[in-house]
Amino acid sequence: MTSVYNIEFSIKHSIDINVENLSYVIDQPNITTSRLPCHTTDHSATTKTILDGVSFQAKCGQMLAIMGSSGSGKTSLLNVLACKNSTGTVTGDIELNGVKHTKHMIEHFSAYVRQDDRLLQFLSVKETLMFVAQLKLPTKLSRVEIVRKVDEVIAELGLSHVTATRVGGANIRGISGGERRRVSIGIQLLMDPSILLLDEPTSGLDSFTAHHLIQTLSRLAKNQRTILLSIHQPRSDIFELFDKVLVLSVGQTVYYGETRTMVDYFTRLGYPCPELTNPSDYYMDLATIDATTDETESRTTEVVENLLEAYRRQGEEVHTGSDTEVNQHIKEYMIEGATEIQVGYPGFFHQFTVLARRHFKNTVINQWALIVQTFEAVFMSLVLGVVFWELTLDQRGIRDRYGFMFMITMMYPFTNTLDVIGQCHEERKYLYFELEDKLYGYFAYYFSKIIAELPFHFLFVSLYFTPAYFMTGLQVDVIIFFTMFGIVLLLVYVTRSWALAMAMIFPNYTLSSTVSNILLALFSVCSGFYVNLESMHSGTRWMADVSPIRWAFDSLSLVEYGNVTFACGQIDPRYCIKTGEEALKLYGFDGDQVWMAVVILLGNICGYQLMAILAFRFIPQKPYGF
Ligand SMILES: Nc1ncnc2c1ncn2[C@@H]1O[C@H](COP(=O)(O)OP(=O)(O)OP(=O)(O)O)[C@@H](O)[C@H]1O
Repeated sequence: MTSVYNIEFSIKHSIDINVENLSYVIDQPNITTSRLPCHTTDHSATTKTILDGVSFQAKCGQMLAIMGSSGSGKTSLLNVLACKNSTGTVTGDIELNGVKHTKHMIEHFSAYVRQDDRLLQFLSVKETLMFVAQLKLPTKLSRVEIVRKVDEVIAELGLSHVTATRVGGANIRGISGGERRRVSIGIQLLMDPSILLLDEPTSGLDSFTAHHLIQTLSRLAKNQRTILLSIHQPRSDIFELFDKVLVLSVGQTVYYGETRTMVDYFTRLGYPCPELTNPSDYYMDLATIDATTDETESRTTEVVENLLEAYRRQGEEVHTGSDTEVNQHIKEYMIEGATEIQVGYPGFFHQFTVLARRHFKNTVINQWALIVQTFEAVFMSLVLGVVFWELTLDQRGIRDRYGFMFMITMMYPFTNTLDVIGQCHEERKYLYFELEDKLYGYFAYYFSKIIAELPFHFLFVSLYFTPAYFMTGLQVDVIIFFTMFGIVLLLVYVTRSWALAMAMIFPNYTLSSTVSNILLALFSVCSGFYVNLESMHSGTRWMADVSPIRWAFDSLSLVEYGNVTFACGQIDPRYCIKTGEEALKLYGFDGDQVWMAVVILLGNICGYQLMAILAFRFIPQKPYGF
């Protein structure tokens, strides 16, 4: 097998992590009483201790497994080490090569693989890794070198047989769960980190795949990496691959030391592992409080308290003090290395082009979504075309034309805002994490999305507007056609922009779409279709003046009615509307100009886009429920 180590694009440094007496406490109102020895039940302080006095060392070249039952604090420990804890107070020391760790330092030297995979479903394995490589690796590398690096990571992680297969996910079938885990690890490996933190990398994997994955990680550790991973209850062949083990129970250390000495340690405490039993299963059960009944809870609590007490007494020999040789040179490197300016790494324009390509590709590959959106645009156009078929230039035709102008400003924008909001909330599933991993900058992402979506916006508005225009018998004229098309294009872009703003301001689809629909309802009520603009009082008139629906409806009417005449038919000529000018008076549009509408629609676009950018930059785009 080729090795990922063949090509090293960045200089990797040996880093030892030393953790001393680490505690992590969060504020928590309404704590219920419990007999558990940790997760304190202090009502007055309303705090919960998640980690309590944890100390250990993770050395370069080794793999340290953090073990423990569910809720023992494994993820919290990794989050604190990676500075990803958003709440709570951390006390104690975390040092990298003897230097107190900072967020900047850990971001520079480490990579974090989360428990759940956050990948773009429609890209293939190779495409996924290629895009990350292009976003993260130095720009001086040629495409051939980048491809070689990606191929090596693929080979190293045993993904060669699925390079061209879609990643897939909840909605579409793709590679298996284990392969997805390996793609997530591959993404972090591309950055060639000195420290690799993995939260439950084997969760959801069958034992063969889990074993293969841990073997790979063990090999990676040997190549000058420090690997820390959390794991529940590993199979014995997996357990043996770890160099060191840290066993947690309710946030405290039950055991820390060499993997091979763990069984002896517990045996000395009076808990020998029964024959034919997997030690990790047995000792994880021992370190777990079983709260099923009062009896099991008090019995298991007693065992856990014994283990904690024994570790406090005996563990000191094992863990205290750092044996990392800290010289001045290492210290200086740790501080300067982490603060050095990243020369030669992708900047805004490079990220922008890579992301725009990724966004475009992801949209094009998602053929079902394209088919549905095409159908949506064409269907609505045909509905309008059939309902308003061949409008006549008589008195009835005046009203019917207004009906058409109004409906064309309403139908597509309504469903399109929901599509935009749905897509933004879907993108949050990976966007938040990619931004957290500093894969790219906020503005590179935002503007690449805007640009990559423009061709589709143009396409769908064309499909929506063109058939209806010709079916309804409006004046067939090149200038009129393109002016009307331009107005609808602008209007739909205004509604896309406000939908984007709503999706970025509000935390979930329901809230975003509700507020967006309320806005659409308000703007349509004040559009001049239901009530003449002149009849509106000053309290509501301002809404008509900013309503994009009103200005689109208004300007479409101005273009269509500009120079037409209407037959009176059976109607008394004294009461008949003969010219377009008179028809425009009916709705209070006389005196308005098309250019005013264009300026106001452009102003709306700028306003909503600004709102969306600010929301995107300052409101964390967390996926709902995270
Ligand atoms: N921000 C938080 N607010 C409230 N409780 C929290 C928070 N973070 C962690 N906890 C609690 O701390 C304890 C440890 O959680 P953690 O996720 O670290 O456990 P874990 O060992 O990784 O569990 P699992 O194996 O199930 O993922 C749990 O009881 C959890 O509910």
